[in-house]
Amino acid sequence: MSRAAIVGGGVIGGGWAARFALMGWDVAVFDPSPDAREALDAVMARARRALPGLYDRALGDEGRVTLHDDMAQALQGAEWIQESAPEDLKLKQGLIARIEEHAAPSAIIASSTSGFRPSQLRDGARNPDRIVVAHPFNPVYLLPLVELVTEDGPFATRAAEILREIGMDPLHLTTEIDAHVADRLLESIWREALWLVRDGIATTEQIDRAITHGFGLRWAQMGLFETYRMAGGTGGMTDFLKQFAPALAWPWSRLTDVPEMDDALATRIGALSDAQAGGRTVAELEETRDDNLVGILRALRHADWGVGKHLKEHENSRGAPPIDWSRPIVTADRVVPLDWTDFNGHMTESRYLLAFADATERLMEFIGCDDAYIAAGRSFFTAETHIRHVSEIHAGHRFRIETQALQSEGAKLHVFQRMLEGDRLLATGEHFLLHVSLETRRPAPPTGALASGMARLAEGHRGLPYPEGAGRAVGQRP
Ligand SMILES: NC(=O)C1=CN([C@@H]2O[C@H](COP(=O)(O)OP(=O)(O)OC[C@H]3O[C@@H](n4cnc5c(N)ncnc54)[C@H](O)[C@@H]3O)[C@@H](O)[C@H]2O)C=CC1
Ligand SMILES: C[N+](C)(C)CC(=O)CC(=O)[O-]
Repeated sequence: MSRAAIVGGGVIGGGWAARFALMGWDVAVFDPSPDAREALDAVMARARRALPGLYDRALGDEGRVTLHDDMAQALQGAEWIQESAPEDLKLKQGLIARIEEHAAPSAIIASSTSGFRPSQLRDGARNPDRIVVAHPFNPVYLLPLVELVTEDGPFATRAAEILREIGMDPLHLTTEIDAHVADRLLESIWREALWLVRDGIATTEQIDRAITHGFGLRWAQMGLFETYRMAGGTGGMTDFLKQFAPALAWPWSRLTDVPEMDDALATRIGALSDAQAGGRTVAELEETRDDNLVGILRALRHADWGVGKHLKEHENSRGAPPIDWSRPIVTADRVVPLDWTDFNGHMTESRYLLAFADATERLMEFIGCDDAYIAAGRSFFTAETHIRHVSEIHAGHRFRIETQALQSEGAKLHVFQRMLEGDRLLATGEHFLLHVSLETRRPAPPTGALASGMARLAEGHRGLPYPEGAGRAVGQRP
């Protein structure tokens, strides 16, 4: 079992702990604060609620998370050490010096610092090469981006591998700069926003709306440059620059100045922000944020785009169990995502069809009807579906689908699927699919690998008992 240590278990350290643990790593957290246990448990609970549902496959066993008040004990056996103490250079340098004393020689020492450069953190270090910046984004357990700031070399390669293993997307920067890249961008907009409040031009709510109802939506799926390329019309970036370059000389920004955060400004921002929160606690806001992020990330996953593509690639890199063709095939093993529940607090009706349809697609892939086969002009269309809802399931709960072929011959694929939580039957789905030519949109015989895949499935399932509940219709008399 791989092992990580986290030094400082607050908002960010807790997020790292949760991500490592949910990806199967044992995690030891060192934090001297008496409140550390409560804070860590709260982040773990939030992460357990949100992260597993991003994936269409179960993440597997969670690692063990332990909390320590002795640093040496926490660092024992750790291959990754994430320093996540408050943003104070002297404190971080002192901690890193202590970490170096106890860490295994091959361990990577990463800092979550939002703005310090690796050379500042390495000051006086014995083995500076292994000290890197790994700057994440809050909530660390949901957002994949991490700025990895360090020179090329074996530690950088290993660090990027580990970050990818836990589902992060390392943006490797070999040139160091205060506040790295992403925080530079954030800081510029943050400083501009502070001016707008200070000068009485906009409230905190208005500024946030300017982001969330407009360009914030764009930025989740395409960045600044790709977005502006389209803003240039068919002439692309060249035309965009022609039109908007003169504006750079106009007073459209106050970035060269920084407003002084005096008591009056701090109090005003505090009051506006309180009014904007409308009485919702930070924990309530965090829950809403996580629900929304899961929805957005899953939408991008469905579109196979940007960060959604990254999620899928991470899922695929984790491998899949081998298929036993002599039994009903496990075509889904996953948890109910947050956005699959309804006003009754359980998985909503339409998602059963989605889950069964996804499972059928997995079966199609297993037997040879994969992307390449479909691109060549043949596929399956579903002709009939019957779903029985047997018992309920809630968000975050793990379920699997077992798919049995009742017929797999010629153009006909007739399957019966059982959805289970452990041994408890949740639902059954029966589906009749026809293999078609995508050119004529009419039934056609399967070819090549799919023809043999269907035969293999038919052969494997021939001797299985006819499943209870198959062939049923809605039997209620009018
Ligand atoms: N909060 C944010 O949005 C982000 C913060 N960061 C960076 O992450 C780091 C941590 O920030 P947060 O988690 O927000 O702070 P935080 O205040 O929530 O957590 C810091 C934790 O460090 C602990 N701590 C204090 N002194 C310590 C010591 N000597 N040894 C071990 N633990 C100690 C505290 O008890 C606390 O639990 C900072 O460098 C920050 O710049 C990075 C990305 C985003
Ligand atoms: C405000 N901040 C500098 C701590 C922000 C970050 O470092 C990244 C984030 O999560 O916004």
